[in-house]
Amino acid sequence: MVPEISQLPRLSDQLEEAKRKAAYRAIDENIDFENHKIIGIGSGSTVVYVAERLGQYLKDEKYASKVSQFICIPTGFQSKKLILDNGLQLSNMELYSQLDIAFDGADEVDYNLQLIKGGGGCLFQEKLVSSNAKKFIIVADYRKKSPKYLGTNWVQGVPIEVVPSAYVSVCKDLENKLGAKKAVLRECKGGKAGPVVTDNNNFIIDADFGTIEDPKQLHKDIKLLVGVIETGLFIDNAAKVYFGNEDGSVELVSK
Ligand SMILES: O=C[C@H](O)[C@H](O)[C@H](O)COP(=O)(O)O
Repeated sequence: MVPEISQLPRLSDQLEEAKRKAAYRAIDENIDFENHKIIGIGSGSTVVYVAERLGQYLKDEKYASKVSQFICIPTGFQSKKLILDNGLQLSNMELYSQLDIAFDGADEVDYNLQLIKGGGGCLFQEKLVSSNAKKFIIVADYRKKSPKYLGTNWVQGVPIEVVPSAYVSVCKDLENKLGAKKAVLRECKGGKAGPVVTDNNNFIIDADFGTIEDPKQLHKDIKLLVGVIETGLFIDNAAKVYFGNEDGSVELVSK
């Protein structure tokens, strides 16, 4: 039997509890076992619980025949592993480019459900998957909810995936042409010396624009710079956000 969320023993870590509650509820309320077939699974620490919940449905004889037919599309290496570790069927965007639904985390969500993503180094594949999903659902903890504008809670800057040889020129363009306060190449913190390399063998720049009142325009401007693959501004594609709160409740915000 799939455990009821209300019956689960609380996790000792409040943040993990918030992430788990948000992710489990998002799956319970949005998966259509009759009609969904192609499911996008994003990256990060909250999505771990999305895959875990799907794995619980897979083990339940009432849902097993349906869930074993689900085809899961990952957004990177971590997400591939989550799919496999939970016994789900793995495929890719080349074989299935139209998804019924996709679930992912976020670094910040504004009042209008625009997002910053890419804090964990995944963004191009996440955007590819989410842009091709009929429905895109975000799972996040309470720290991710912006009071209004992006750049308020997430102050590391907008993650931008770039072709490695272009990182110097893109950093300059971000500062000189687009007015970023600072644009820096993301470096590995331990484990390896040098820059973070994405699953697509690109680099990540973090560009600090302060608070962002018009993320749509900023996204467009950044995309036009030569060498930019994709920005971590996810515009107009999240349909719903599930925020796990500190008190154990879950807040749903939808468009
Ligand atoms: O690059 C990472 C992704 O965009 C993640 O979805 C995002 O950073 C949120 O991750 P987490 O759920 O760990 O906060």
